[in-house]
Amino acid sequence: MWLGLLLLISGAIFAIYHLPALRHWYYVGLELRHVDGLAIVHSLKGPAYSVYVGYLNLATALGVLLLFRAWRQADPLYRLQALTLLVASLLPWSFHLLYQTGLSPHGMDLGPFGLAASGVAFSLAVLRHKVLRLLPLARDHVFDGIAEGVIVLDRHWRILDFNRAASDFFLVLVPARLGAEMSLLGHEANFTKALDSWTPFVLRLGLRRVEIRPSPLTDPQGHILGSTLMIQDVTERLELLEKLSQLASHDELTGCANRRALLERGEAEALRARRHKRPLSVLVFDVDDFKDINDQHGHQAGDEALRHIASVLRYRLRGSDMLGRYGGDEFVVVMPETAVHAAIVLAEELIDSCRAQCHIGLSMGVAELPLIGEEDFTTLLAHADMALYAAKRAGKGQVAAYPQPIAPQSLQVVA
Ligand SMILES: Nc1nc2c(ncn2[C@@H]2O[C@H](COP(=O)(O)OP(=O)(O)OP(=O)(O)O)[C@@H](O)[C@H]2O)c(=O)[nH]1
Repeated sequence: MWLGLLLLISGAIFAIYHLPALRHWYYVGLELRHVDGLAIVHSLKGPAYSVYVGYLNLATALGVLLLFRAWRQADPLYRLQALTLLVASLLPWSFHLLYQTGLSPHGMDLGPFGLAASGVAFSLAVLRHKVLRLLPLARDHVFDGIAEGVIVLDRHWRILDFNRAASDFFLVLVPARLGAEMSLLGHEANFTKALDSWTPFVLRLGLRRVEIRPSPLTDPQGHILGSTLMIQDVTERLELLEKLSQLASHDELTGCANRRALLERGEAEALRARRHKRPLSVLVFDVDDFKDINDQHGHQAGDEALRHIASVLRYRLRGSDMLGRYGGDEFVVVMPETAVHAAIVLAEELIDSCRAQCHIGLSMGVAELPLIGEEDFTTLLAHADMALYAAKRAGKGQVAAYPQPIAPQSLQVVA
């Protein structure tokens, strides 16, 4: 609003000065005065001129005040530069004030002399103290040299500044866009949420993933004046973390879950099944005569057979089931929401698929978590293992189930 008012006043004075019909509001007339043998032309001023003088003095005083503050607060390195700028701005103003107050010799307008003196002071600042060169150079060097992207936003989330790295991340960031709304960057919901809570977030930009860390810019009283967004490419770091977590939870040979991940998921599913009184079955299987495959075709062929079996069986399972390698040629399938009879049907299908596609026999044992008693996942696994050995003993290539305990309420009292 203030800026609008300032522009309005200067626009009105400009129009009055340049429109012949209104010029008399500015200059009423001219007068030739003879002072000390000199003939001096005096202009007689109108009301618009008084407004102009008031406006000029006010604006210059404000400017000088700001420069004075900058000089007081300047780093010792820049003190002299700031002082030179202050003097350079004061010179034309003081010459003009002498003229306004009638103290100039012979009532002459000293404005041109003031401007000339100010020009000398500015030249001194530029040439000797390198005012205009050092600061932008330092800014370019430090700001653009940062490998992280930096975007500076004002209180209304408009883009005030950004460095070169930031424009590498966001190609829309070009100097012509300074002052644009933050929505220019896209992903508005993410940015808004992060700036509301000052929490970092990760964005996908093409093939790259970048972390954006917002932080507030505050004045000494703690009022928020704006914010900065630090942008860092975290693609490699995240890929490494994903690889590590994949290695930590997956079996390297077959790509299915490893023993640790299997036990973790099994324990969680057992707790869930008990809490919600839902069925949970587990299936343990072992490759029949696997030792012979190794012995006859070599260890690598044995590895290949394990990989093939895992991929064939994984394809047959539901998304909610988890296939894991328990060790050697022994695998486990955790089957949430599955009662033992359904698990037996699935086990038979798996044996048939493996025989058809891999020409390899499997023996399987299944057990269901009883809803009574205190059994945990490890016990359930031990039961399925016992059933597996029963299947092996019964001739391999088949399924055996661990017998379900009978619930007390279903026991019939025989008289
Ligand atoms: N190629 C390969 N072989 C393995 C691996 N881990 C364990 N083995 C071998 O798998 C075989 C397991 O044999 P067992 O399960 O004890 O016996 P089996 O020949 O399968 O006989 P049954 O289980 O009674 O049908 C052993 O010879 C192990 O050396 C592995 O990662 N790769």
